[in-house]
Amino acid sequence: MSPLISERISVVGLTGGIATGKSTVSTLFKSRQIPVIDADVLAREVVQPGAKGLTQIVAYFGSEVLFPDGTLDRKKLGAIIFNNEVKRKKLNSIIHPAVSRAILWNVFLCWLRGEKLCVVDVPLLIEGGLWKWMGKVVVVYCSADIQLQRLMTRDNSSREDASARLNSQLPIAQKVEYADIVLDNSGTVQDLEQQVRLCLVKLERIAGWSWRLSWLFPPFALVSMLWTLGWRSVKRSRRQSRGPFKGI
Ligand SMILES: CC(C)(COP(=O)(O)OP(=O)(O)OC[C@H]1O[C@@H](n2cnc3c(N)ncnc32)[C@H](O)[C@@H]1O)[C@@H](O)C(=O)NCCC(=O)NCCS
Ligand SMILES: Nc1ncnc2c1ncn2[C@@H]1O[C@H](COP(=O)(O)OP(=O)(O)OP(=O)(O)O)[C@@H](O)[C@H]1O
Repeated sequence: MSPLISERISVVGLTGGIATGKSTVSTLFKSRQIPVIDADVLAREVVQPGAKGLTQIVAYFGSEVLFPDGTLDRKKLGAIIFNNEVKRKKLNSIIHPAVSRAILWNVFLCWLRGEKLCVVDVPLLIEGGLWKWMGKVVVVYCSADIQLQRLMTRDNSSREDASARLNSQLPIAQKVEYADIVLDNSGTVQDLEQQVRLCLVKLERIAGWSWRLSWLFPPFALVSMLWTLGWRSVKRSRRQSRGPFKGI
């Protein structure tokens, strides 16, 4: 993502572990008229019939991952990649570049519309390195036990299947290390809503002044971008020297 764009519009990366509540938070943001770009939706678009992504998937995984009508059998492909790291990496290498391009395009459209703030909901924001290009990173957290329980309930899946999905991502406790803001979704949806409200006040305050300055004085965008990237690399090296995360 272009840092210049991300400094002229405040781009907020929203992430978390699988089933920690990103979509629930996205819905709350949208209900407050904040534009949300959803990487899961974009990842579905790049594997529609006729898309290059689907052709590449069939070339590697074979036509057995297709339904007879030529659409992707997501359940079948999921069963393969969540139990095989090499194949998961291959699928990621097919889909992620196309998704990153689509995210950039959608951020650009938000910028053209003059939005002050846009939220990019990416489950693998930390794993894929996109977090470095975000103005702020918001991580939706809940304990690994609650996460597993909610995942099994939502997808009606076995403990084994749910654990396989969960284990194919960085543990949520480690993702929290990258957060500027943590939303703790261990309680009720009402508790979460209250946190989202406060989070938005904070984000809009930050976006307010940097947005005006960037438009009035373009070099500010460049200085601000360099500052963000520099500060992130300092934060990252501090995290690495601190060792594993112990709790929020
Ligand atoms: C394997 C696929 C077909 C399974 O589809 P399915 O409909 O069952 O799941 P869905 O796409 O709704 O994803 C649900 C959640 O699984 C997790 N997840 C999906 N892909 C991955 C992955 N490659 N690695 C780790 N976790 C993943 C995310 O938390 C996501 O929110 C699909 O997830 C996929 O195409 N994944 C690769 C693309 C990807 O990485 N998407 C995540 C955002 S870019
Ligand atoms: N505070 C809460 N209390 C109880 N259930 C919740 C809470 N927050 C979310 N859920 C439920 O947990 C499940 C996972 O939430 P959600 O779909 O928002 O997670 P997600 O992080 O977007 O998942 P994914 O990574 O698969 O996209 C859903 O069934 C949702 O309704």
